[in-house]
Amino acid sequence: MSMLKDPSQKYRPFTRIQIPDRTWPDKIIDKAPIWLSTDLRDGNQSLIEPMDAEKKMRFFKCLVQVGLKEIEVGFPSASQTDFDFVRELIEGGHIPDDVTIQVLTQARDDLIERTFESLKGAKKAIVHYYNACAPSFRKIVFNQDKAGVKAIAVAAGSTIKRLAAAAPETQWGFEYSPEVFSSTEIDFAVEVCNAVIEVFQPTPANPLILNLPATIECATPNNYADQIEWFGRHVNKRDSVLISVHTHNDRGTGVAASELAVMAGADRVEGCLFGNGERTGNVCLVTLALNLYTQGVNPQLDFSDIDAVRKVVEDCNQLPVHPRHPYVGDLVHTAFSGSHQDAIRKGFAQQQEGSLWEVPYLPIDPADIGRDYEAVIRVNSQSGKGGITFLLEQEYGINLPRRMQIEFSQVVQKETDRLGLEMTASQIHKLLDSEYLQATSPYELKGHRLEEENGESRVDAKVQVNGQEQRWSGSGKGALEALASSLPVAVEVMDYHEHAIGGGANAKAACYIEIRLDGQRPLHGIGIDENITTASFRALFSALNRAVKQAEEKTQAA
Ligand SMILES: CC(=O)SCCNC(=O)CCNC(=O)[C@H](O)C(C)(C)COP(=O)(O)OP(=O)(O)OC[C@H]1O[C@@H](n2cnc3c(N)ncnc32)[C@H](O)[C@@H]1OP(=O)(O)O
Ligand SMILES: CC(C)C(=O)C(=O)O
Repeated sequence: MSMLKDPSQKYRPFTRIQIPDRTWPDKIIDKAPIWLSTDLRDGNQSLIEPMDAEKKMRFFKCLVQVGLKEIEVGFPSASQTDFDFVRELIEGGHIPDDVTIQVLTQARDDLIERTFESLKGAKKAIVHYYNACAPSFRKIVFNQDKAGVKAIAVAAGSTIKRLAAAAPETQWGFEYSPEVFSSTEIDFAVEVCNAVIEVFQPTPANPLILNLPATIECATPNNYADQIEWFGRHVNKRDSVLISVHTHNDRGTGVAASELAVMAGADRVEGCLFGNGERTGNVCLVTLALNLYTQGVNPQLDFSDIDAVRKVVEDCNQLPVHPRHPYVGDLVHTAFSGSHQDAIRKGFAQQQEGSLWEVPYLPIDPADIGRDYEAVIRVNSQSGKGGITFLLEQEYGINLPRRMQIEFSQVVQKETDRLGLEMTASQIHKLLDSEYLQATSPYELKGHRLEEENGESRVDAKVQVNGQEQRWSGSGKGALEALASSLPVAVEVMDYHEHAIGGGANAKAACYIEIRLDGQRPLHGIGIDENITTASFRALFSALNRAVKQAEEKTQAA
């Protein structure tokens, strides 16, 4: 068994729609469509273990919380679980006034009757029915010609209309799906839908939903958009019809197909949270909504706590959400690579509160969907100084000066290469600590006395050298110069920075110094202390000890 050299022997290309004056490519989506969640129906029917009543209820409440106003809650004629769930929703008063439940049925009278039984007493409900219209389904599933398949749709529509009329206490809505619309001859799809329109006699105030599913995605999304535009131009009573789209993701373009379909005139979009659904899934409603949001359009759905929504969905579906899933995956706001991290860090530094979002590589501010910035930058062997610096700034308030960032990133790089693993902010901080703050050998500053007179500073330092205490004294224009002059080796101070860490009574000073010893490569030291002079002295000792160690290593290597 292997792939064919000539797949055209087995597979045929999709049929193109002739619509040269198509208008959808120039359209912009500037408002949210009507959303329908089919998590509890299409999503549920595709699970290894369909949801029980408790899971369905938990999921339903989550959908309501997110802001869904139309929710397909099941296929009540299919199973007792679904039937009972619909009853519980209605009898238990779980449906908010602004939410409409929808249920699905095949176009078969016995199933339709059972469906209406399940809906008894509902304030509002949409009855959704379907039959496949595509040529292969006509031939393979129904063994019917076009007229036969159209007759199924009309007959079932008439039964639905009759049963609805017998239950006037419910405000009814109706939806018809020519299943596999995506592969149906477009003029025949319109013909069947027009026949269904004749049955329901919709009005602008009481429109019929015609759902045009890409039951199996079999073409590029532009072709689907062409189908939707063509359909919208040719269907009767367009002002009394809501065109709904229901895309699956077999070719991986379900999101694109839905978006282009909305540009082509669709009023309503059906899908599932995080793309659950038959085979490769239904289109992901979260992605569609947040795609709108990041264009500045209010999606009318609220994912302010996207991880809480994900948890419900994962628990109920018993399926994990992929770490690369748009907007929600664990890794989608994370940069490991150096150039991305550098740009993100600069972006955060320049991003002004209240201004347009412009942080590179982050299409959405993670904070808007309840994510913190902790995971935005993670460090491994692909990372550079930007990421390391970002983590130290964010987590520890440590702002390394630029040349020190370069120096320390090499230390981190060596460690990530050695470990072959990611390093967390805390591991990086520990490395900084051991490399710089614990650089107390051979010279450890134990204490100092500083006097200042007539612009001249004088330092007496108590220093531990190889276990022995020594006194070093020096003077200069400032405290640091005075201490430098007391050292047993000549050092050249190349650069110096300081800043506060934290505020109030707990504030500390962080000092960074760069020195050169006897013409060697310049090296940095850090000191952190409540007292700024002590911090600067510690920084000098940290640099000195590192420089001495470097000189020793050089001598040994020679
Ligand atoms: C694309 C979609 O997702 S469509 C939704 C699919 N979802 C589901 O099917 C989940 C729930 N379904 C079920 O539990 C079952 O299918 C039931 C209970 C509804 C019906 O079960 P059964 O009566 O055993 O029928 P089954 O599902 O095997 O359907 C086959 C029969 O229905 C006919 N049929 C299939 N779909 C439809 C339809 N939409 N309208 C009318 N008849 C249909 C078939 O032609 C076939 O008829 P035949 O027996 O005369 O050849
Ligand atoms: C019932 C219909 C809308 C469906 O689920 C599909 O075609 O995918």
